[in-house]
Amino acid sequence: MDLLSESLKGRLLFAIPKKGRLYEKCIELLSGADIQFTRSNRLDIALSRNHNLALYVYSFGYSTPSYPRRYSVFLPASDIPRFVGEGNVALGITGQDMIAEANVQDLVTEVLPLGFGKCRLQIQTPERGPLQSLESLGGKTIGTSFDVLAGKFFSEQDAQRGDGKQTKVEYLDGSVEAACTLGVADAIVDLVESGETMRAAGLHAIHTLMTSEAVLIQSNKQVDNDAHKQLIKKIISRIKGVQAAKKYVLCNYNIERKHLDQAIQFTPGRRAPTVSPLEDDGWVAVSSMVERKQLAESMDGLENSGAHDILVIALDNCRV
Ligand SMILES: Nc1ncnc2c1ncn2[C@@H]1O[C@H](COP(=O)(O)OP(=O)(O)OP(=O)(O)O)[C@@H](O)[C@H]1O
Ligand SMILES: O=P(O)(O)OC[C@H]1O[C@H](OP(=O)(O)OP(=O)(O)O)[C@H](O)[C@@H]1O
Repeated sequence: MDLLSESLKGRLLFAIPKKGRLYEKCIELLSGADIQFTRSNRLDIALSRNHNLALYVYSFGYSTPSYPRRYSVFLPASDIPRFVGEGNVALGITGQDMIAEANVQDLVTEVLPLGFGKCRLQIQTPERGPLQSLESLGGKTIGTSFDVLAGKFFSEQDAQRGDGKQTKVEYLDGSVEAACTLGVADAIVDLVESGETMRAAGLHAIHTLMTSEAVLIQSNKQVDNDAHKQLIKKIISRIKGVQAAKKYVLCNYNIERKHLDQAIQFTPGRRAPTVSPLEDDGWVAVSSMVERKQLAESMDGLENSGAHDILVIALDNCRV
């Protein structure tokens, strides 16, 4: 048995992208969940120091023939959903776009949306010109890295139009946004977040195929190993904790008891606020979790209700 197989033996496998848009956030998430790991220079496999876990850190490129496929590490990022789907890897972090492109929606469960990597997969055409509608793309050439999704979409469009024109979907590995200018394609299907890349290439979106964000996925394949089952539960729960800590803050304030009912409308908490008496008669201290995105509204409401000493505390981690 080679060294790699030996060190992976019995470990649960968790796949994350090696680089690109999702990488930094994934590392942050793992650190928040206290999944410590050591990454070897030679291999994109990291063995966890504190869990019976190995991280597969995937990137673009193809497997080198010297490693058996099961352990190959340089794989397309889209292999994360496929490997999780097939059960070779128990958990993974990837984009919903990648799951749809790999067509493994039935083989994986999206355990948790992660709130980053938010983007839209859009059909883009030159801002000026005749191609301003889906109809007008019939029989044209579409450049994309999402040839499965685009292929499916345009063959449905072709069938719906029924004019006999076949739209051609051309796979492009990168620089998709340059395809129209270079004359390689009439339109493209690519990801858009701010729209800066699209606008810089003189393109605009005429249709959205899907919206996407990064998600934690779990294989639907049955796990027989009890220790692995426990570890999967633990990892999911820890990642949920890190996510919840980002979503909420703890809001503390003092208020006269007579104004309490009004104030807690703005800080109802997840279950209920904690209300404790103060030494000062007639006053109470309130502590409540508040969604970060509603914080400003809640604080305005508290101030107007007569709350004093409003303190907002960020959470490092939590289990809710
Ligand atoms: N502009 C963007 N904004 C937000 N999320 C994005 C954006 N582009 C891509 N993503 C998300 O991140 C995932 C990975 O995209 P990225 O472009 O980093 O992949 P990659 O092509 O594997 O990496 P690289 O470009 O470094 O080779 C996408 O599948 C998508 O879910
Ligand atoms: O709408 P925007 O905010 O401009 O983002 C869109 C760009 O982001 C993605 O590419 P990325 O920058 O990740 O690099 P890549 O093309 O090498 O994958 C996508 O392919 C677009 O090119």
